Amino acid sequence: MNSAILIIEDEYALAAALSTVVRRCEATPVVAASGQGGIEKLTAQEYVLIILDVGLPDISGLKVLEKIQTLPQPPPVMIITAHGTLDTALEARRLGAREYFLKPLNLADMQRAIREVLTPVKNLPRAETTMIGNSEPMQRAFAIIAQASSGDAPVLLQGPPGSGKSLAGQVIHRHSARAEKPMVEFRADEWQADRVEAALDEAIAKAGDGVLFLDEISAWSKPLQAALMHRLNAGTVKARLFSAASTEAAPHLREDLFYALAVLQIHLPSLCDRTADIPQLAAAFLGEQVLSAEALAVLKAHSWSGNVRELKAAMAHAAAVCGGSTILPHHLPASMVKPDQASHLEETMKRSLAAWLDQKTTGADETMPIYDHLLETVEATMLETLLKRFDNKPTRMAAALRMNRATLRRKLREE
Ligand SMILES: Nc1ncnc2c1ncn2[C@@H]1O[C@H](COP(=O)(O)OP(=O)(O)OP(=O)(O)O)[C@@H](O)[C@H]1O
Repeated sequence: MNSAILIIEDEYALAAALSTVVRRCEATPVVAASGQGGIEKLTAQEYVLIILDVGLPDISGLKVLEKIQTLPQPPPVMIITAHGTLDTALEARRLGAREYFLKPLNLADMQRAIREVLTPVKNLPRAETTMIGNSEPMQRAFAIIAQASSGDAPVLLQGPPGSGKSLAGQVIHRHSARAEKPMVEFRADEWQADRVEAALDEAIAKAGDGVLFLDEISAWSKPLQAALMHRLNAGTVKARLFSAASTEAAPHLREDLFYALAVLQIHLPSLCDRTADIPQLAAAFLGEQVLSAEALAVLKAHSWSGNVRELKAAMAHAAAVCGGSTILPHHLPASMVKPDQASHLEETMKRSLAAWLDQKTTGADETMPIYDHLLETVEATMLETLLKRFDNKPTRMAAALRMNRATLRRKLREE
């Protein structure tokens, strides 16, 4: 009898397509359209593989995965998901998932993976270093990072400066079979031309059968590329190779070296191409403090040539400058707040105030407000906003704004 493969997937069309792929691999598909249905089918018979969707209508696929792992002999599991995060991918790996596929599925890849399925599953330790990003391009990167973590193929990381290439390398290393072995970084531009080859040999020796991280590979000279290729061909490099390039690597590398290094390619997008990730990244770098809507608007409009590294530095600056709990535009590095942005805010304030005054002062003379009352209302709004900025501490607020403390107290009482 054919081996059975359980497909837990609520989308009918996808379940049908997967069933076809399973049949093509000479296995028998068994379909469950919900998490609960899948759990019920788990003990009905033995499966050689389970294909599991994370986004099920009733319970999370990760919960089903936990349940699968309680079986006496849990079969390998492939996770499919429409919108994973790196944490989902790593959590799925930690729970013993064999592979992680993003929708829309590449059915040819699935078929290859199904055919390769009968090898033992490795559990991974929980991530200590994690990468943030819910945007579409980061989700794609996470899927390959998760794949790279479970394999041993050379990885080429491409992305502009500060986009997270080194961090991605660390994440893969920590979750890979070589996690206990060293990861050694090598930067060719730190060495004089006559020393660089010897330095490469030292790095190769130091990495041993760990990981060798070759930074800025696209800036390598032709002789150095030849030297590495020679060592690869001679089998003297035992380490797994990660390489990083902040420009497209292909035009700069000799072809044989490119194919040797770029078995898996991960593209880390520039921060400008994923401004949706800025709030989450900023929050992670800030800790206690929060960003005001105005500061976030400035961050979203910035050009970010230094990418996540620049954002991290900007948040460190803002946290150091800001005395209160909310980051405002003027807490950001001066180079970031363009004069036109500051004047734009002023314009917005003037426009809102004018609209409010228009509304208050239209009508008959007898309904006209008293000037002092208008001023009091404006001042009350100002005081309320400012006080929040200073954590509701009038003494701090008075000192910072060089205001008479007694006057401030009186005004607050009158509010
Ligand atoms: N997705 C992310 N989530 C959280 N932190 C990140 C992320 N990407 C990058 N960082 C942080 O931003 C900084 C720069 O990242 P990293 O050094 O990995 O970039 P890089 O692409 O290797 O830079 P370079 O090309 O200059 O070597 C690091 O402090 C890193 O921890």
